[in-house]
Amino acid sequence: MLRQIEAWEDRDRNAGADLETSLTLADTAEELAAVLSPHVHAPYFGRMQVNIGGRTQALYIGKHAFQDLKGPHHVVSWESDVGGLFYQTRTEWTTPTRLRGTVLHKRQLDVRDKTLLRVSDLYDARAGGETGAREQVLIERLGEASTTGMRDVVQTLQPEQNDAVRLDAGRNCVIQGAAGSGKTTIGFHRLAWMAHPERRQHQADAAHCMVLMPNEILADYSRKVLPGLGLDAVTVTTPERWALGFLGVEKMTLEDRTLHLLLTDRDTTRRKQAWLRAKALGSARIEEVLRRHLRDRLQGNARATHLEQRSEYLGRTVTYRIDPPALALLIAQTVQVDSRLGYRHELTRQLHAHFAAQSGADAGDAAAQATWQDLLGRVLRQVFLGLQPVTETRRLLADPQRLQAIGADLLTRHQLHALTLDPLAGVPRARTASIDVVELPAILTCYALLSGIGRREGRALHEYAHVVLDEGQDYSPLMYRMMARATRPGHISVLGDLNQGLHGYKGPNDWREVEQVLGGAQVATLTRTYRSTREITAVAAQIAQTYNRSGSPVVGVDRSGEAVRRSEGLGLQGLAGEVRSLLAAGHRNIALVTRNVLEADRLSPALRLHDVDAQPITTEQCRYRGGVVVLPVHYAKGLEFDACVAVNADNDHYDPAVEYERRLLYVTVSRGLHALSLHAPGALHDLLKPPPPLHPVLA
Ligand SMILES: Nc1ncnc2c1ncn2[C@@H]1O[C@H](COP(=O)(O)OP(=O)(O)OP(=O)(O)O)[C@@H](O)[C@H]1O
Repeated sequence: MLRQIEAWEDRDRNAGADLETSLTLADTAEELAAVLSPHVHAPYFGRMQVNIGGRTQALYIGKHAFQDLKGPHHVVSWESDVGGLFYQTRTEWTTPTRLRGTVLHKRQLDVRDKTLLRVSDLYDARAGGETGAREQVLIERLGEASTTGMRDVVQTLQPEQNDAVRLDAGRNCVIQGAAGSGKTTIGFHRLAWMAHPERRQHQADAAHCMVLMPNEILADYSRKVLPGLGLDAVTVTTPERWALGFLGVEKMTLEDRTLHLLLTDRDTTRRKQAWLRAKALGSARIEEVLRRHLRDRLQGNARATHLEQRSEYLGRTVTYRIDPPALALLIAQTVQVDSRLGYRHELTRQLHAHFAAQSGADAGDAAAQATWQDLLGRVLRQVFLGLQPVTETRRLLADPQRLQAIGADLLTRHQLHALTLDPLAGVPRARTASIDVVELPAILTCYALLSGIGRREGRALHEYAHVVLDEGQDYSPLMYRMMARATRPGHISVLGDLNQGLHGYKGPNDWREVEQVLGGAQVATLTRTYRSTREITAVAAQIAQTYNRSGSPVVGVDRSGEAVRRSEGLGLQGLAGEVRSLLAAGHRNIALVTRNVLEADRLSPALRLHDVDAQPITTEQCRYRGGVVVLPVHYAKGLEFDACVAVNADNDHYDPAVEYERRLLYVTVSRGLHALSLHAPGALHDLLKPPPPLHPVLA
C-alpha cells in the first residue's frame, strides 16, 4: 500500500502528454492516495481461505479494497459481494464468471497501528464449521469504553446485521430493532454498502445521499462515523432542519405545541384531541386533499386571465394570447401529470408548448421562447397568485367547510372532526414567526406540489440517491410520502423501534402503514441488542415487556457486567456521591438522565455545589463532548455512555399508568454500556424494583 501511495504521490510518474492532462492525472492520483492512506495502519481485519473453481486461495478483507499492481497483496472490501461472505453463515457462492466458490476457513485479524495483535479462527470447514470465536471477539469489542461519537462496526458486524445492511439494493427497507441493536450504526453501513460500485445501477453517490437524525445532538454524534466508512460527503441533518431549509424559512421558530400539551395538560379530553389532530395532520391522505385544494385555487386564479403580447419573431409580428378556457385546460393537464418538479414547472412546460404552437416555433427553441417569456411570466404570476405554502396550508386547515367539501371521501369523519378542533388554543406560541412540527409535513407537501421537492443543486432539483431515516417511528406517513417523492424510487432505508416511539402523535401506527405509503418495503427485524451488559438489558426488558409492539423479545449479547445500582431515598449529596463512585470505578463518559429539561437545568449547578462538574445538554445547540453530562431523556435517545444514572426514576416522574411514560423510562435505562444506576429521592419506580431473589433451591 505504501509503495502504491508513493507511486501516486510521485508527480513525475503522473505526467501526461500536456500540462492539463498532467495536472488532472496528478490530482486523481493524489485523491486516490488520500483515500488509501488511512487504511495503511490496519489494511485488513479478516482472511478467508476459499476454493474457487478448484483453486484454493486466500482473500484478505478490509475496509477499503486494494489491488496490488506489483505483487500478490490484494484486499477485497467488506462491501463487496465476496467480502460479505465473511459475515454470513452461507459458505457457497457463484462468482460473476460462473465458477463455484466455497469458503474453507475464516479468520479475524486484529490489526492496529500496523501490528498484528491477535488471530481468532471463526470458521473451519475441516473442524466442523463455526468455532464460536465470533461471539468472543464481539464481547471483547463491546466491553471497550464508549467514545464521543458513533463507531463503525465493520470488523464485528453480526450475521443478522449484515443481512440487514445487504437487503436488496433498489428496494426500500424498514429495519426494526430494540434499543442498542445497532440500527443507527447499520443505517450508515447500509449507506456505505449502497455507495459501493458493485451495486451497479443502484449505486448511490455519497454526495447525493442524506441521513435524517431525530435531533442535532445525535446528528453531530453520528457524523463521526462517516470518514471511517468513506461517507464524508453525505448530508446528515434533522428532518425539521432539512424541511425548513428546503422551504427557505430557516429563520422561523420551530415548535411542538402538541408535545407541550401532552406533557403538561392534565385534561384527558384535550390531550386526546391534540393527539388525534396531530395524527390527522400527518395522514398521507392530506396529500390528496391538498392536491384538490390547489387544483381549485389554480383554476380560480385562471378564471379572469385574458393576457396577450405582441412580439417580433423571424421578421413577423406574432400575437401570443391566452384566455380562461385555454388556461383551464392547461392547468387540468398540469395537475394530472404527477411531476416531482411541481405544478409551476409543469405549467411552464405546457405554456411553452402553447405559445410555440401560436408562432409555429419549436417549444424548446430559446430564441423563440424569449419572444413570449414576458407573457409567460405574467401568466404564472396570475395563476400562482397568493399561493404561499405556509399561509395556504394554514388557510385550508382552518376552513372546516372547505375540508369537508374536498376531503369527505378521503378522510374519516373522526379525522375531519379532529382537524376542526383547536385543542392547542391555550398553549402559548413563540413570539416570533413560527411553524409547528405537526403542520410541517402538510406545508412541505403544499410546497412540493407547487414547486417540487428534492435535492437542490443551484436552481435545479434532483432526486436524492438514497435517504436513511433514523428513528422512523417518529415520522408521519405524510412525511414518508414526501421523502419518497424526493428520493430515487426504492432508495429509502428506515431504521426504527416501535417500542421507543416518543412521538406517537406524529408517527405511523405500524410498519405496514410505512410500507404502504412508500409503495412497498422489505422489513427486517434485529433480534439482538449489543449496547449493554446482561444486567442492564434485563432492567430495560422488564419495562419493554409491558407494551412490546414489535412482537419479538429483546435478547442481549450475553456480556456480564456490574450489578445495577439502586439507591432510594438519597438526596443530591447521595447523587453526587454516586457519580464520584462511578468515576472512581473508571467510567469516563457518564450521563445523568432526567425526565425533562427543567430538572436537567437545575441539576447541573446543584451538583457543582457538591464538587461534581456535569455539563448540561438542554438545547439542540449543545454538543456532546464526553465526560459527565446531564440531559433530559429526549436528548439522550440514540446516545450512549459508559455509565448512566437514571435521576428521579420514580412513579412521580414516570407515571406507571401511562405507556408513553414507560417508554421514556425504557429509553432512560437503556443508555449505559457498562453501568446503570437507578436513583430516586423516595421509592424507585414500580418497574425498577429488584427482581425477587431466587428460591434457595433454584439459586
Ligand atoms: N456488530 C457490532 N459490533 C460491535 N459493536 C456493535 C455492533 N452492533 C452494535 N454495536 C454497538 O452497539 C451500540 C448500539 O448501537 P446503535 O446506537 O447503532 O443502536 P440503536 O439500535 O440505534 O440504539 P437506539 O435505539 O438506542 O438508538 C453501539 O455502541 C454500537 O457500536
